[in-house]
Amino acid sequence: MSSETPVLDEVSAVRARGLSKSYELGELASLKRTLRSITRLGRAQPPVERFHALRDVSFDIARGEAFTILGHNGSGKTTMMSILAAITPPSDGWLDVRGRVVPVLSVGSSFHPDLTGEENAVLFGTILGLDGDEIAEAMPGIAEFAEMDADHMETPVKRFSEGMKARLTFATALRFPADVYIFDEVLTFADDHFKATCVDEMRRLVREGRTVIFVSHELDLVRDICTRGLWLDRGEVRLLGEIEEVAGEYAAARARHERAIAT
Ligand SMILES: Nc1ncnc2c1ncn2[C@@H]1O[C@H](COP(=O)(O)OP(=O)(O)OP(=O)(O)O)[C@@H](O)[C@H]1O
Repeated sequence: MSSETPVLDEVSAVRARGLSKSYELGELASLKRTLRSITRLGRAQPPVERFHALRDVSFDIARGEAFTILGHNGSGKTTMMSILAAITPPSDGWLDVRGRVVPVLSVGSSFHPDLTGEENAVLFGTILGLDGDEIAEAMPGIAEFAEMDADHMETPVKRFSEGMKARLTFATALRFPADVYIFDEVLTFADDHFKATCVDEMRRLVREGRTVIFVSHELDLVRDICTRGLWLDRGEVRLLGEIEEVAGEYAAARARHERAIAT
């Protein structure tokens, strides 16, 4: 981590400075090295190759702002979202996120299949750090948003359809109170009606002064929701600013890239 520690000011929800993330390349590279070191004691080991998924990324997100991260496949968006959600640590840099963070990085994968819908919702709320009263208060709204009656909420999640899992994922994320909400590519397979409902909910969060970080390859949706954004290109900041400029430049680059592939 860098020694620089900027202070989170009154209006910032997120401050990121010089964030970098590198991965060791090759499956089980460290295990292989260990085994080699056992049989080739004293011999020089080949240097470890590292892949830099993010390099020196800095940005601020204000409280109550809807912010996006754009970029081609493999540009580092999910890595950035995982760092913001404290799921993975940065290799270098400094990050401060104000308040409670609700990460929605995939649909249904955080549910325990043998627990019921309600038990999973309680588990999620507990992991977020909510107390029993806050969880109980949110529960009717969760069932309502998920469009599930009591019987469904008492059914193990392994019997849920993909649509039910998606509805419960968003219901738990959107109905528990938090300061920062992170959505990574989670509306891709939603139907138009559900997508519109989720977009309305994200707008409500922003109106309430909460911060929304929304990642999607659907640029119209991104433009609809977000006011500022960051374009990542091979792990580095290409552009940071107002959504129209960032999305416009990114769309033009994407079109050029697609034309180049086609010819
Ligand atoms: N655990 C890991 N080990 C090694 N490399 C990784 C690991 N996780 C991600 N990467 C690499 O880091 C780069 C950035 O990946 P990331 O998933 O953050 O990109 P992305 O912009 O979210 O891509 P997409 O739009 O396809 O979801 C990719 O090249 C990926 O292969």
